Amino acid sequence: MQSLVDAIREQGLILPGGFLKVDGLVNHQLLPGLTREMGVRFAELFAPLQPNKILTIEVSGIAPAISAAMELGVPMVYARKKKPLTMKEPAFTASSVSRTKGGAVDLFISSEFLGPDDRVVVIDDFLASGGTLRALTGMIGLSGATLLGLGCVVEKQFESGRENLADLGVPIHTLANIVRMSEAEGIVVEVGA
Ligand SMILES: O=P(O)(O)OC[C@H]1O[C@H](OP(=O)(O)OP(=O)(O)O)[C@H](O)[C@@H]1O
Ligand SMILES: O=c1[nH]c(=O)c2nc[nH]c2[nH]1
Repeated sequence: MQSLVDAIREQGLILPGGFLKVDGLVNHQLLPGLTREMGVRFAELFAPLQPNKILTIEVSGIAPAISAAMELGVPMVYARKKKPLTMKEPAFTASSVSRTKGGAVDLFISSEFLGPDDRVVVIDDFLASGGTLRALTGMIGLSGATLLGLGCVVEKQFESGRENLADLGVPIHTLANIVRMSEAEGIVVEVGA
């Protein structure tokens, strides 16, 4: 998605530890036009698989996921990082690591909203190591739903998430790909695949 690549070139900042800051468009402030375009692109990529549900994880996955869900006309469910008292048992759980806040987080999805009839595409903001998507796909497995594909807004190719998730055997699509980044070279970013 060329407009996303342009925005990353304009606003992206390299932080210590291999982190890319795109808070002005993905992780803190959201731009409605750009977010809508993300949804349109994800819908083009995944509509042929005929999903009936989009799954994501709070918090930064929610915006691109709801945008895709609106284009596809299907519900969007997000995994919660704290189990609310309103959540009916049984809930599917998994453990993940928060990359930006550090530490392990437990994830929860109610069996009310994910089950064997669901054909699921997972959408998130970042694909880095792939650990978060792995945890989400584990919960899809527990629910009996079918995983159809994975989509992320930004891929950090140098963290090998795509390779790490290849055994899942589903299409992986990203909208912008960070090939590498360094103080010397800046952010080397291309349209995702
Ligand atoms: O591929 P991975 O190595 O798992 O990294 C990607 C994950 O890291 C971030 O989660 P984080 O909990 O840091 O952020 P958020 O609260 O902004 O969603 C991001 O939102 C992805 O979910
Ligand atoms: O804002 C973010 N920047 C990153 O580089 C990153 N990697 C995983 N998750 C991330 N979130």
